[in-house]
Amino acid sequence: MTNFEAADAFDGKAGSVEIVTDKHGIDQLILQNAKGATTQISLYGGQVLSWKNEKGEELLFMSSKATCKPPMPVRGGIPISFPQFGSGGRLEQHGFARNRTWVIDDQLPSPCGSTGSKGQASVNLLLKPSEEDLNKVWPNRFEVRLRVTLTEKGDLILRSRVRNDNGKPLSFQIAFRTYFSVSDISEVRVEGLETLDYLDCLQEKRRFTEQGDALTFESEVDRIYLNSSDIVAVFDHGSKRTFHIKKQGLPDVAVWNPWDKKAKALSDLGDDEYKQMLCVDGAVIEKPISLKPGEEWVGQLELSVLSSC
Ligand SMILES: O=P(O)(O)OC[C@H]1O[C@@H](O)[C@H](O)[C@@H](O)[C@@H]1O
Repeated sequence: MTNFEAADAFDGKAGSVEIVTDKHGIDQLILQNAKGATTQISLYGGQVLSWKNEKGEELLFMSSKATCKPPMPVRGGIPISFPQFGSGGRLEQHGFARNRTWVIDDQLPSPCGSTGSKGQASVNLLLKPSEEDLNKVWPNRFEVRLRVTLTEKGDLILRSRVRNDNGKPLSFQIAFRTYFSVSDISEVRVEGLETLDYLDCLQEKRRFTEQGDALTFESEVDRIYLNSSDIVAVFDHGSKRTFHIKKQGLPDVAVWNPWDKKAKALSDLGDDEYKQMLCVDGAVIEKPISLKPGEEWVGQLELSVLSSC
């Protein structure tokens, strides 16, 4: 792309950003770092759809039945729940940001590509409410900015800023719902949630305290862990891979696997595909963010992967 900046050269190579259009006419951005790792982001939902390491191995789950066509949200990758998490409020489940079309944020100096960084690639996206959203869905003016960076090491960073453009306070929840690709959910454990309180969404959000040393999976799990430390790890023994989730400004961690019955009930998930996915969110859920007019909130999710556990 000639009209976008490429990242600075690293060992003679540079990161790159390419724009392609999917079969529904929606633009997607493909970021590649100097070592050949890639990530693919759709303007539909501002959603990361794919994250591959330099060997070309996919690290995120995408359902074989995912519909990437509006108005359905996309089952896989990293959908963003905003301004509502789950079905607790008056908006549609998980809010509307995941089924709106975002734009490339050209107000920033380098909307695609990145300067001052070695061998990495970034893109800046923006979501603002349409007049129809303001009138019919949610009467609040806001800007959500999302910067997705694929670092020279192949880490994936999602940095988000939400600004209140209302003349009144703005309150919202937000979650980066990361569908990790795992070899077999029964072989997965999550660490970093020990001793935390959680709300169990399978039991009317009753509050419990995690008793185990690690969270393992043998049936449906749908929980919101509260006030976690800023690092959570997902160990996948089958693939000998460990995902590290480092987060800032995102105190809660929602963990979801639908297991067999619920998977069968979801039209956009294959019956057995629940075995290959685990959804772990960095989120603000229990205590929604409240911004005064003109104020801004910043949160960041940083994902990295180690190849043995
Ligand atoms: O199917 P969705 O809207 O992407 O949500 C996935 C799951 O997200 C969880 O947070 C909800 O508690 C579940 O009820 C829901 O099934």
